[in-house]
Amino acid sequence: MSTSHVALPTKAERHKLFGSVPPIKGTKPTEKEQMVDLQNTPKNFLFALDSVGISNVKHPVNVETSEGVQSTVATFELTTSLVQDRKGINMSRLTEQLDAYHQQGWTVSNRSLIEFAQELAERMEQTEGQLTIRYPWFFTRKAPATGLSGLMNADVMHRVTYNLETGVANVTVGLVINVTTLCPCSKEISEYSAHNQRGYITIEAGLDETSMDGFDWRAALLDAAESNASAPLHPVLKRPDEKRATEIAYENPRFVEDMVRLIAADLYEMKQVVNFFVECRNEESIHQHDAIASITFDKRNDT
Ligand SMILES: Nc1nc2c(ncn2[C@@H]2O[C@H](COP(=O)(O)OP(=O)(O)OP(=O)(O)O)[C@@H](O)[C@H]2O)c(=O)[nH]1
Repeated sequence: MSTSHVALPTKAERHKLFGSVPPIKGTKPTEKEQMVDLQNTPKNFLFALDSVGISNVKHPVNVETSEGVQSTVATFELTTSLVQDRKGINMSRLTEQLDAYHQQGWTVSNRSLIEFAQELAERMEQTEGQLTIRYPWFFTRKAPATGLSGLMNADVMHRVTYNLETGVANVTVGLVINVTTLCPCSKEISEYSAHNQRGYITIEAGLDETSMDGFDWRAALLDAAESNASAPLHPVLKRPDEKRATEIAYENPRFVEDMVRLIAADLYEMKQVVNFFVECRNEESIHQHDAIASITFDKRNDT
């Protein structure tokens, strides 16, 4: 069989064939110095804004964890407040800063995120720098009977703000983890068995400033979710493990309400946590819909 082909038009000719046209000779400036800086135009723009910036920014990061530094891919939201008399922020500086940190071999921690938020505010000449970062965190999990291990992951979140005027930093951390929940009602009323489902637990916890270092919050939040569930999930289960995991779930039936209240109790007892949000969403195995429950609690209002 012949491998020769009919000669095609050149690439430039092909592009022309499919509608590409050359650039026009424009009248507007092409040098940065001559371009209007619309964002920096001072005028009364009616309102100051809480937040403006960019979201859904995917970026590789190194994260400081108790199992060492982990490489993962994070999704960033980078924003600042905006004063009333400025039209907009210079958004290119957000990704510029992210790249600068990356080039310097930055490792993500609550401390370094506070520095990042402070620099965001400074670069934008605004009062508050804000960032949210989410990424999958991997941790080792052992099977309940054989002890065989594998990697699990939870979606971790840091939300950090830094106010240049007050010098106050706020750090909220969170995670989303899957668990098994077994229905207490089903266990109670059925001659045998009980339906169970995969529960999605979301925890967000505001941290006390003195708890930025030395508190293994990922492990603490993970434990709050899993130790209060009917059973945790496992990457590797042999038969003795499967038997044990099934029985553990039957021994610990939970409604979504139970899950949320029990996790809230654990967070209430963590001295490093100032306020929290907990949600449980069960993908019901006997319905098409999900069951949900949530709580928001601020210990500073708890008198
Ligand atoms: N403020 C604002 N910028 C936008 C919006 N949509 C796109 N842009 C961005 O406008 C940017 C232009 O960046 P700027 O940071 O203002 O550019 P610049 O003024 O040359 O940058 P500096 O030299 O840092 O002052 C591009 O990064 C676009 O992404 C928007 O809705 N608001």
